[in-house]
Amino acid sequence: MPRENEHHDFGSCDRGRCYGRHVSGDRAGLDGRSCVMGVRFVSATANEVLDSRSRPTLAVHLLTAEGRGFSAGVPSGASTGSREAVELRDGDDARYGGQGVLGAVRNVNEPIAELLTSRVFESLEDLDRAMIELDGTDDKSSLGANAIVGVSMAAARAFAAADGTPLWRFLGPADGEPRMPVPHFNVLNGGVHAANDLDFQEFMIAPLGAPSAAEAVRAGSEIYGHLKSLLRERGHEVGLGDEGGFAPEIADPADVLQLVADAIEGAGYTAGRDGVAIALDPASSEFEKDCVYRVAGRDRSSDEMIDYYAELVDRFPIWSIEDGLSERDRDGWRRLTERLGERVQLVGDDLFVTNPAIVRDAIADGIANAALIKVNQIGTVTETLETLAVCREGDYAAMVSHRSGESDDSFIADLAVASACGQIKSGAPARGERIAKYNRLVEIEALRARE
Ligand SMILES: C=C(OP(=O)(O)O)C(=O)O
Ligand SMILES: [Mg+2]
Repeated sequence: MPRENEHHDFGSCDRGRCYGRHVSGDRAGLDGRSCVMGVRFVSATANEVLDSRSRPTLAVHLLTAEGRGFSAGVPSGASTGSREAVELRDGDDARYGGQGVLGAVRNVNEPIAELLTSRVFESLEDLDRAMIELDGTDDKSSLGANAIVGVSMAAARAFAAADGTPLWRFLGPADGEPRMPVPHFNVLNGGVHAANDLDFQEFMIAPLGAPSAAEAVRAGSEIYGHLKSLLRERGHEVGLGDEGGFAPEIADPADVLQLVADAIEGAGYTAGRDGVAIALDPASSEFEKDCVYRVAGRDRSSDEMIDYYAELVDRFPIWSIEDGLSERDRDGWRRLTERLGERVQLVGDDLFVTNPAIVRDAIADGIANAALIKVNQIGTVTETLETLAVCREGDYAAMVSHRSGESDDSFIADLAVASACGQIKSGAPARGERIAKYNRLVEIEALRARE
């Protein structure tokens, strides 16, 4: 499978510090500094706040015995996989049309807070396993994945701080080396993320050839700006979708691809793997029924969709396709992987839901060649790191991802750097909740350069 992103380490640095998931004595002494023996939390609280779509989500706050506070904002998807960990919503029509999260907030403030303050936790894994046990279900539907993941993310920050290690290093494997990821900017939105008639959900630009994260962000911004001018010139609207990409009324994915390729070239970049390539997330589970896919008013079978992707890959500088086929079309996925797996990255999102066991099965089955990594799909940071490890061991690529509903939390930028997976997607290079992640990447790059 293609691994263009492997060439795009925007610089690496590892001073052999005591880092990783376990904040315990067994990692002590790599640089002559001992690690703390655990973290004692004195409080865990959550509030109901709004996400980028104006829907309720949770902000979580933890306080340690040393008086240090750690927070996290919980993301939320719209095109969700059926096997994702369950996001708890109140289901009470009087508030936010039943979409409130006061139940999940209560679960943080009461049972989870009681657990967290009951003892010292040796490691993030120790704490995450304890929450999973307290929840007691396979899909985290009792306490809510939204409650658990917020605590897990904030706790990861607490363990990293206790260890004196930046999050972008702490979340990496014990023997790993951080690496800057290539940002994938979603510049044109469709599907359930936009009010237009475009069936494909995401058209991303990936500056694979950029020499640094800062230069990649610059390319993303310049191309985004050029795309806006092109849309205006060609008589389209420039309203935005949920992830900050433009959402014009263009139904044919090939027309959009041409427009994006023109924007890349028009902004002065080379369209292709040496410069700025294109990545697609059709999110096809949303337009598939009984393995029939309806795109721009035309029905296609799985095999016809595979032919269609092959034709698009021939015509345009596409390097990655996510959820090209539906989560219900496993046989189709096998054929898609056989046909295109050597030419492009094939990413499973709805198909894998960041679940280590599901990804392990797919690797054994030869389905797809990469996994999308969304922390709230599985519900704890520990399990997310396990999925990343499964990908590494199985030689599958991985792309760390935001959700379409976001907060300004930049956790995933640190996760992408620490995991060394080489790829991140966080929407358009615009809007606060999206650029929080890209700006954090640039900040991490600068911090590493100063080390
Ligand atoms: C980011 C995505 O969208 P959502 O968060 O709606 O699942 C995606 O499908 O990759
Ligand atoms: Mg997706």
